[in-house]
Amino acid sequence: MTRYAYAYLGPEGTFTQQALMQWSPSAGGRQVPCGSVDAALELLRSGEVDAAVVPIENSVEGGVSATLDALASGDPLVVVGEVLVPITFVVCARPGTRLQDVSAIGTHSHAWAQVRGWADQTLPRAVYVPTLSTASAAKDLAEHPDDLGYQAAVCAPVAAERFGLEVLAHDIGDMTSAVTRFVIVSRPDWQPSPTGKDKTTVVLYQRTDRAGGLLELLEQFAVRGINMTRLESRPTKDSMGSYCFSIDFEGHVQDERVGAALMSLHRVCADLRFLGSYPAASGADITVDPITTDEAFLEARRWLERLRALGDG
Ligand SMILES: O=C(O)C(=O)Cc1ccccc1
Repeated sequence: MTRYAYAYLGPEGTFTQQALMQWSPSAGGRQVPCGSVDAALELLRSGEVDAAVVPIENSVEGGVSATLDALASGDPLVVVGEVLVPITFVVCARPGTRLQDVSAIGTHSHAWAQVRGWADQTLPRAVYVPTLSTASAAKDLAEHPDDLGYQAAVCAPVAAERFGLEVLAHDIGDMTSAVTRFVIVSRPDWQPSPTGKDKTTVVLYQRTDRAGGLLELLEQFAVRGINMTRLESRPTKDSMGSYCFSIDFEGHVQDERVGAALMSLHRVCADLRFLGSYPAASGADITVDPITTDEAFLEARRWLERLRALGDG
């Protein structure tokens, strides 16, 4: 059996590793921990791994810019799957540390955004120290505490256990139902087949010479009954005020209505980057308006072909 190699935002004990284990349980793949999202995607682009797992969006803090930007530029990559992971945070420290001794806390910026309320209430004077991931905050605390500017880490319970740290408080997230969405990314040499419950991700660059440009982009989805599930603007980094739109919507590139929308967007946009069609993690049914089903599109095409054939006769 081929053993896939997966790069992920490490080290061991990150939420991203939990997502990878949810995607590929048991020993189905070799896991390659990376220090950053960029490093994981670089290993994928260079062919050293077959896929990468990275966080893309969470229910409290929104999109993960590092991932959105890394996918929008560089050699093309595609999303082939997604996983939703419920997030529970602990605050932990080296054995013997008391909560009242903590004057600085290390963690990933998305984790900090989700425990800020708890920190303001419990340790209002504690300073935040950003780290590359939640588990790297825990690992560094366990391995070389004197070089760090913090005495406690916010991470997953498994990371505290993995690095022998003592949990000072459990379940410190401000929102109990927090969920993070992770994507499985591949080189664009294959594509998952349509399941009828799929999502597609694109990055759109609007033409700057047209008034109502954003409306024109959104219309392409609306008139074909395509439901958008995420829309974010990101700076293109070219110049001040220049933005692109990172969009997820329901449907697969093989669906007629999605194909028609993508063809129109290709005409209307200055540029369009296709980032993959993949099964939606929710597995929820997608409602398709009877006038935008595959059959409705194919019937319309047959009708047009009959009209054109009259002209040939
Ligand atoms: O740092 C981690 O553990 C990650 O996987 C990134 C992250 C951080 C906070 C919430 C969800 C994912």
